[in-house]
Amino acid sequence: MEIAFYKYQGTGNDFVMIDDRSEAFPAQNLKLVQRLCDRKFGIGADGLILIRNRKGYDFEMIYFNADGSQSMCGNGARCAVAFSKFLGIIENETHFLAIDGPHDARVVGDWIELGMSPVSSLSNAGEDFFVNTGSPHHVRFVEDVASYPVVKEGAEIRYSEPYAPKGTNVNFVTPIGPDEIHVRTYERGVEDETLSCGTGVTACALVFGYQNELHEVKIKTPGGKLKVRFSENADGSFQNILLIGPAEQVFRGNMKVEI
Ligand SMILES: N[C@H](CCC[C@H](N)C(=O)O)C(=O)O
Repeated sequence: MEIAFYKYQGTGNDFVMIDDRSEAFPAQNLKLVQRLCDRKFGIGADGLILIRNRKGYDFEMIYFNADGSQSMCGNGARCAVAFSKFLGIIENETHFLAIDGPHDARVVGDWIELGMSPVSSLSNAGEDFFVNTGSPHHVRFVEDVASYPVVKEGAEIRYSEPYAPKGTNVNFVTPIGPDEIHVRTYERGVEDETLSCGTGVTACALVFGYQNELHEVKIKTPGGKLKVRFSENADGSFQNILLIGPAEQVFRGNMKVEI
């Protein structure tokens, strides 16, 4: 079968993207997903995203981590919105479906403003924090995230008993200004540090914002800069959460794949 493959990156989190409105892609073939995401034997990416039709929505995004597991992906959703505009499915506003439910988003120049699912609460996790922003995130504040052993410590937490068997993503944070944080992330399903993690920086921004009575946080990641805006309710929940950042098409090409 010949497929038109696209690659997008959102602050360095990169994705193989397929217009699968024909539903021809064998989504149950996780070996194929893994192969396509393999950085040596395939196209190479942190994840793979299918765009499909869905009644009542402009489109549905189906996200796979590089290991074939599924979850909500914030950077991937921003790229899915940019890809859907490129395909002519949407103009500059959209209402689409992802694994964690419906999302609204807006294209503003090269940036995408993505509405994230509401967050019911922040939890303590020992000395650290845990937040589910559509994907599970452990959040640890550290002295100097730039020199922190992210992969070693991240893997340890990801595979630790409290998170078994599904695991969690792990984010390390150092404040670098009154309303700015530096974040590095170990991502479940990639099993490595990624250059940024959208649901992860959202989790970190909510914790930092809560601690400092902020409603907008700037985030620096190894892959680029993002912004998170949100409102907090009296019961400690969060809503109107926006993940704001760029998304870019970096490659397209056709390839025959055995299915
Ligand atoms: N690895 C995550 C999903 C992708 C999250 C990340 N790429 C993002 O931008 O949110 C998980 O298994 O929960």
